[in-house]
Amino acid sequence: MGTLLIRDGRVLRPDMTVVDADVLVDGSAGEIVEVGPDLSGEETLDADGGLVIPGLVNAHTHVAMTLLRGHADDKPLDRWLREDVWPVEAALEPADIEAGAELGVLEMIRSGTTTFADMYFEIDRTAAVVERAGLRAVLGHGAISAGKDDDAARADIEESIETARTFDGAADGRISTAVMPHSLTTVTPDLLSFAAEEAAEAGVPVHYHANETAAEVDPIVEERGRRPLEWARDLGLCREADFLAHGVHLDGDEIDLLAETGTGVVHCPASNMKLASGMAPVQRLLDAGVAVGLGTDGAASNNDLDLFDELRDAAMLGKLAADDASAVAAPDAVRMATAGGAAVLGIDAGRIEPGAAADLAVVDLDAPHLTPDHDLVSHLAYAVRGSDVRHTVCDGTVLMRDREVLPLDERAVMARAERRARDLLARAG
Ligand SMILES: CSC[C@H]1O[C@@H](n2cnc3c(O)ncnc32)[C@H](O)[C@@H]1O
Ligand SMILES: [Zn+2]
Repeated sequence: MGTLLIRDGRVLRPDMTVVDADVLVDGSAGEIVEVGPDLSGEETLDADGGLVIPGLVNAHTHVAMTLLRGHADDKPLDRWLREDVWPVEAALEPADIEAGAELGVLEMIRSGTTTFADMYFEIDRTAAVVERAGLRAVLGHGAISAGKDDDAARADIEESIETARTFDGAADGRISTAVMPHSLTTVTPDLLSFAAEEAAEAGVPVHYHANETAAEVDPIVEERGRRPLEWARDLGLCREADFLAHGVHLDGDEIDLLAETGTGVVHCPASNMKLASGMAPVQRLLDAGVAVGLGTDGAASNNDLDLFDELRDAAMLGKLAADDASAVAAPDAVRMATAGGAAVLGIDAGRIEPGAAADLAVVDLDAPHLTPDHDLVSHLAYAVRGSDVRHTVCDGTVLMRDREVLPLDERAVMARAERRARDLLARAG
């Protein structure tokens, strides 16, 4: 692979300023080589009238849940999982996961996301999709003890550990992994400790849901006499590079703990609103120096995988949570969707400068809802939609050119997902 020139665009720099420039990419190394005027390269992408931004980072999802989109709406987390989601997931077949992951990956490429972190089942299927679609991903088998006997629960955590060891570095290094116990309340304490020890031994992080709802936090406080994250730290979790999803119900000591331990938080505003889980204290997390990224969560609690929606929701909800219109300002929201998410996942991406991963999206600015162009960072936070993305590039390879997704047959992916989703629901009864 030779060089790729992204030509004649405006470029978002890491300090959130915008400059007229070309971006030159080394396709073999998958790296940005130069940002500046009048560059030349072998293959070109036209960014005229567009804004070149780092590829977005969806730092928490369950990508194959696209098959459950619109199946389970308008319930709080616990009832949503127990009454609607888990009964259907019990009927999932490996080919469903592959079809759902392909659909989700297609949607993410079309909306400028180049990296996602995924907790789900049958990770070999999701890894195969990532391999052929060309994105970057942090993958993990989600393990749950609830509803299982001791042996089955242990085997599930062991599968999570084995999966993390097997797939770390796959797809030419585009896949990294984490051990992923589902949550602090659905996995037994001894297995949470075991997961933490084994992840440290394997050199991978631990990722789990935490402090998502008050109904999940209160019993831990009552039974353990400590806040959930203090208890989690005592179990060996909350180590440097570990990352948790949600962190909605946090007190000041837990925010300090996250900052001190280097534990990242993935904020999922749409999911938190839809399940009425609450409002995460995002500005307080940022002020404390916690690494914060954004996630869509699964498509059944969102209901799409367009990270631009998350960007806008994070900026809006952050103000409501802080009761302060200056909270989670546009540059902070954009940072969370790019460099923040990359930092949470331990990936050297999310910024456009020489040496960084060539993970990029070009946003078409020639649209009524993006006119006038007073402030392009404001547009990214409040006005751009995923459908405004013209090109998507990951690891130096063009995944979408002029809205045509190159590695996937869009019609076939949608038809397969439609069929598998219908059959899945029929099987689940
Ligand atoms: C064990 S694989 C992941 C597991 O998590 C479920 N899930 C989806 N969204 C959420 C959420 O917001 N909180 C907790 N668990 C969630 C998903 O359906 C899988 O069962
Ligand atoms: Zn989740």
